[in-house]
Amino acid sequence: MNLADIGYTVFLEKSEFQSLPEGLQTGRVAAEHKERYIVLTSEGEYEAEITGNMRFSAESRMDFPAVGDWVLLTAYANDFAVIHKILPRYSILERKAAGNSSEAQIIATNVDYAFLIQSVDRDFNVNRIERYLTLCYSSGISPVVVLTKIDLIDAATLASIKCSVEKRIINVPVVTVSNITKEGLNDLEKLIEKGKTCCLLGSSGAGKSTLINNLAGKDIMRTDVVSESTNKGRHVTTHRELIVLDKGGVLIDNPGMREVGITDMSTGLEKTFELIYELSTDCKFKDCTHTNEPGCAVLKAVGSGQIDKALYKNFLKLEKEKNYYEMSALEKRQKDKNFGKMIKNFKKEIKKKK
Ligand SMILES: Nc1nc2c(ncn2[C@@H]2O[C@H](COP(=O)(O)OP(=O)(O)OP(=O)(O)O)[C@@H](O)[C@H]2O)c(=O)[nH]1
Ligand SMILES: [Zn+2]
Repeated sequence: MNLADIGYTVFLEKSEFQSLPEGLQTGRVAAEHKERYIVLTSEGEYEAEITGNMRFSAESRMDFPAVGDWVLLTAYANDFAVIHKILPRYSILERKAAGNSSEAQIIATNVDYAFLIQSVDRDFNVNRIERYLTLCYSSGISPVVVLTKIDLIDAATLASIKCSVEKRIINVPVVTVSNITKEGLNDLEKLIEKGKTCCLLGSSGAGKSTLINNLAGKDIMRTDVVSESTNKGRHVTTHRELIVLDKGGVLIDNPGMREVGITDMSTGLEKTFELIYELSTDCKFKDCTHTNEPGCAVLKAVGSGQIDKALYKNFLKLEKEKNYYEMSALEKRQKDKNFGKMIKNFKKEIKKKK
């Protein structure tokens, strides 16, 4: 496999080394399962683990390899390898981990485009598209809205759905496809470039796997289980999430994503809700929350219909989520700091006693 075909650029290596240290190979993480990784290199495919040192010095989940990462590894017999280092990521697609935690979780890295997949049947929901948009904009990834299952509705219904998307989401391409009749697939294919990585985002059942099979021209999803491994006596079955298309281009799938929580995504929200942010500079109070303040330019625009009511509501919801995340992250940092202090004092005490 040619690494350039799967998105490798000289920039990645030059940012770290003049030339690659002896014995090390470059590869891309295609799947992760319980700290076991499938890595693609020009030599082939490896099942890998990270070095003990990497695990020991990791401060958070961010320090572990994720799907899409470029890594340096040493290969051993039986297609087994050890990952020594993660090369700098040029983009990180992340979300708030499920539950109440204030930890961010990586969805994929080194992504160029994101296909925001949503079916036009009863699951259709513009709020969710805005949520995904915020994720994309926060990490500098170009979004494309992909509406699937258009074979289930008539032309008039599709036109009105497209209209409702375009009313709220501006400057983002909208592609409509059917995985059954294959209508619109060509338009999507045109957007996939050699050497570029495209991540598919969307709720369960939106048609991501079917779409990937269509784009790949073969049945690879869900059936493509990595063979069982007997390395160190452990058995792993992992679904490859990173798929290399024959005609170039890389797709990353995310199975079973139910919740996509917002983290500290100020830039993402600003871009998703650009009009609201623009108008807010005219609010009377600088710290206006745009909920009940007099002289609020945003509320005025909602009243006059300049801002869509549903858009405004979703804006408030996502803002609240972001603020909540920031607050709990701050609390966590404070707790960590206190814990650090405690350890320090403890060490001092021990020294004194010696
Ligand atoms: N009518 C119609 N059905 C579709 C289309 N695309 C997918 N489906 C069906 O919708 C169901 C869900 O599709 P999947 O491709 O498994 O959805 P997914 O997004 O991968 O779901 P997860 O694997 O749970 O994340 C399957 O039964 C598909 O056959 C489409 O364009 N039209
Ligand atoms: Zn306001």
